[in-house]
Amino acid sequence: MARNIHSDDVAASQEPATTAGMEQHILSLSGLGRSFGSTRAVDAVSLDIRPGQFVGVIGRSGAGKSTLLRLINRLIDPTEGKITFGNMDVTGLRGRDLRHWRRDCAMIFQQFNLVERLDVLTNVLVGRLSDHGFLTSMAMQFTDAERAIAIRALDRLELAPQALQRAGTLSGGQQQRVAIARALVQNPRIMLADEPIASLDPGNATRVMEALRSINRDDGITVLVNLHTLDTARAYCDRIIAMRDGRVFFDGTPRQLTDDVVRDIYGSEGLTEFNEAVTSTAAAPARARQPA
Ligand SMILES: Nc1ncnc2c1ncn2[C@@H]1O[C@H](COP(=O)(O)OP(=O)(O)OP(=O)(O)O)[C@@H](O)[C@H]1O
Repeated sequence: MARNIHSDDVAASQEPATTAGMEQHILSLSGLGRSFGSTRAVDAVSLDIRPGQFVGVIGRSGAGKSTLLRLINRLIDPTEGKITFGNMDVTGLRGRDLRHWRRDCAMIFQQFNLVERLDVLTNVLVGRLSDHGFLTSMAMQFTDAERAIAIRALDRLELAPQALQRAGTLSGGQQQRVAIARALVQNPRIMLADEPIASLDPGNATRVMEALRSINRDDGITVLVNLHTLDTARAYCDRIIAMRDGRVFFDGTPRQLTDDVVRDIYGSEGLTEFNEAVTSTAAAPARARQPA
């Protein structure tokens, strides 16, 4: 039986964040689906994501989490259904409008996707390229103002001292924070993170999750993050969406995600297999790490 709660208290706890000068819109998915051959990776997903929410997407491997994020970013096209952002039909965007959507809807990946031979600062500046014409993009020419923005983003992620270091020489956690800085300089409205901590140790996982939380709370940017680990989702997310076989199986608050629901999402092994205590990517909020 599906536990599609989507309760009023999720919505009530999520008043729209106000970001100066930025219009806030609801991201709506309506009957969204994507098939790969006979596989229904995402199946009839309908969701409203209010501005400023911090949403965790959980579910077994193959449940459709990555496909859902890629559909939202339009890295892949839906087989059916619609995505809207306010009045804008995202599914219909093409060319320049689509590039702008991808800028507004930044994506970070498990494997960071940095250019390892380039320095950290240049990697961050790549996030500005969608604002450039073809020639300045090819030449990687950036203004002093853009460099200042990139340095500020790195400073915020405690990486300014590494600005001129080759990206490939950084640790995994540092590289993921560079990827977040790169996403930040795009001035996104929504940040999509596809298992951003899956290959990090607990300390780095925590720093990455704290960075996402700061971006969400301080900048009012909506965050949708795919997570393999339940405790991380419980610790950081206001709303948790669980997918099963491409469908939304649960949609509610961390408090509503009871052991019974977890068992239904993951199967009988769920409580142990996906318990943070036995995973390598435990991320604990800073307050939980303070000495008593
Ligand atoms: N490009 C593709 N071609 C064929 N099948 C695909 C493709 N992308 C995803 N799938 C299939 O769609 C289903 C959902 O995959 P998806 O990667 O979205 O799941 P997931 O929940 O993100 O899994 P994981 O947690 O392992 O990353 C899976 O059965 C997968 O094999």
